[in-house]
Amino acid sequence: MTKNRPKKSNQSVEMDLESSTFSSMASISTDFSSTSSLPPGPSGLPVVGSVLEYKGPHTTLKWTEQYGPIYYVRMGNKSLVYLNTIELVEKYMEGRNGEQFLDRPMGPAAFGEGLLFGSGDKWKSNKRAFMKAMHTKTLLEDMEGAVQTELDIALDELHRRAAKGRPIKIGHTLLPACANVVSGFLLGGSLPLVCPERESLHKIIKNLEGVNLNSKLIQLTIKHPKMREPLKRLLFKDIVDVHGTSRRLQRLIRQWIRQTRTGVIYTSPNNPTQCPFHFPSATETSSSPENNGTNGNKVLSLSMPGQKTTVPDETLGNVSVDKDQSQEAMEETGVRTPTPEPDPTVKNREDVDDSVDSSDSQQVDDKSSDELDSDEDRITSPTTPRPLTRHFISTESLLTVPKDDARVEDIMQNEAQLTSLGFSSVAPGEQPFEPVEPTSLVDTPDCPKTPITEFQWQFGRPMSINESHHSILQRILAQPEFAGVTEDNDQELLQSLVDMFFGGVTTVLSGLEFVLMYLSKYTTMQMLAQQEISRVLAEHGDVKITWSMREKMPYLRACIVEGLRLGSVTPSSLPHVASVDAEIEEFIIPKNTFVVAGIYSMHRDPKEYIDANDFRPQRHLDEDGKFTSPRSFRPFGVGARRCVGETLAEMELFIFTASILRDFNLVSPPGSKKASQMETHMRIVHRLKDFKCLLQKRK
Ligand code: HEM
Repeated sequence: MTKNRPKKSNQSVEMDLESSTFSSMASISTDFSSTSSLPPGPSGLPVVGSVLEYKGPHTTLKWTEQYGPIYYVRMGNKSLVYLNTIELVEKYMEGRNGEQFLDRPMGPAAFGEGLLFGSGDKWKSNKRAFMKAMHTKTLLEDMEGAVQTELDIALDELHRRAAKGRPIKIGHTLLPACANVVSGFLLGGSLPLVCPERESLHKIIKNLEGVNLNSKLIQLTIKHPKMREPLKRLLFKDIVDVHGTSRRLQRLIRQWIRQTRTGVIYTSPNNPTQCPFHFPSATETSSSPENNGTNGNKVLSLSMPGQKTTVPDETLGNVSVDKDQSQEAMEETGVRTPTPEPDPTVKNREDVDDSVDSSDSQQVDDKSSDELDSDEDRITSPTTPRPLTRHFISTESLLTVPKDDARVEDIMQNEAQLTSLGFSSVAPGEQPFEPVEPTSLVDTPDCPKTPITEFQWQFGRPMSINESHHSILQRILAQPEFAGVTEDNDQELLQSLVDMFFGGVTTVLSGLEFVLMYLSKYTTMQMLAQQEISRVLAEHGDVKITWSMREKMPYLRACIVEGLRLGSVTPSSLPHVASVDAEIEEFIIPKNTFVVAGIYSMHRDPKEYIDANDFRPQRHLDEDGKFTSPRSFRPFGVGARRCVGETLAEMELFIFTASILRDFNLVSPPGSKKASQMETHMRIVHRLKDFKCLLQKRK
């Protein structure tokens, strides 16, 4: 057999953009000359392969039905092998066999080897560092703090929009919520409603949401960024600047890294509640049962030009920083004067619902759409910024959340698997997955020798961010894997953090939309879920949905899983690149082949699910009504490349869905399509095309 194995650049095969979606990200010029050792599959046309035949995830299901559980397909110059049953996926993509298929091609617009697209030792080191950083005893509480905070904000807006009595796109409200959950989780504190960072993040995420990686225009302009402007003018069309959007996200993250390292926060001199992150004052700090006021927070308030900047510091006392220095830092970090109070005369979100076009080329970019952005953001924010403390759950209530250590272990992939991958569970001088105390810090020009331990991010008021009071970002930066990382060599770190947003926002949003869509169409099931929610809340004598309640809501969980199963937000795993010549069943899989788990086909496998295309939550309940996790359910991918945000995503899906159902009846607008006829399309992930519903406030 002739094998043409192109060398990977940067240890990775560069991803061709033609099919570079989350579902079909694959490109390689491996020449499978027609030998009998290749799996069967569509023959396709010369040069283009099966590109023209591919119409979305249902095409892959059709191929599975036609060619069987393993098929080979050529898309342009790309060759893919799909594994479409849980047996094959478990056998070849997980455990020891899975180690042959751990690499990835480089992603579109990726600038470094991060979590999503890294390969080899770099990826292992990154993933290990991230997992260690997240492995805190209070991980679930940290996550819940971020989720509950954004839920409150989103619900406020949904109530306001629902009051108009018109069908709305719930996704418009949930998108910023999903993005801010990720930032809140990383930073250990939520961005205030009115602040430049929230505004920036919103713009960035709106751009990412609009990216259709299947669009030829997008592919072309990712490859040749200079062609974007001429093409825009020629076609009178906005084309998302993917590189520019990624750069803006990088700038924002770099700013957070700098702030995390130095403890510097930026406040508006007029309104301290508008600072990007709220740090407790000495008195607030001392009121925390957690730290008895001994936690010497370093609070540097960067003032406006012409003013002196004060740095209260326990060890240094109050020091003044030259205004130029603060100004420079502000310019460098992109921090601007906080947004003024929202203008109450601005048009309502409902007015833009229909005008916001989610077409491929929609772009919110700095120059062309500042107006749209500011309108959108003002619309998102209530007229009066709510007091920060309202957002947060109390330390006391957090402490009552049962710790689910087994689950934590589970999401960290089990230790045996990690060890088998060369993630030594006990590194010299270090306990496996024990919280790492950040004792030393990289010297940064911003703030030489500032120990990270001198400050902590806060969720509005002191809370148990984790047992050692460090944000996840602090803990990431403190991992030995990132020792010595500066802005000159932070590509992998930065890319990994960008990946948390790239992988963790539209995925959850789309999952929520699918679940809510199905429930809006199947009203009896919606009612059953609502009854369950009401019963559990009554038992708890509470109105707040918490993660700890999920065990008591098996029916709701079944609805969520069923929505995710049918929606298949990621219709296939990302490509797992064969690092050696491998064998799968009787077939030879040449080195550098992309092996993908056919999640869409697995989720509709008739051997696993009776009437697989129907929405039937009951299928996930046993005879006693207990929730049972379906075997062939892998929305988060497989093996050691499995999603790092699985638990966060599950928590968001549970808390958001339950809270929305608690407050509203979801009503499908008259004349709208049946669930099975709802159109979907590929963006970064598989999305519903036009999901609107009426929210009727429940008594
Ligand atoms: C419903 C929500 C989500 C779905 C369906 C989902 C799905 C996936 C899938 C299918 C993969 C590829 C796994 C593979 O190739 O086998 C993946 C990887 C990844 N996801 Fe998620 N994800 C979700 C939420 C999140 C969240 C909330 C985050 C982070 C905040 C996140 C971060 C990542 C990262 C960093 C990777 C790369 C892991 C690696 O390659 O080692 N995801 N996800």
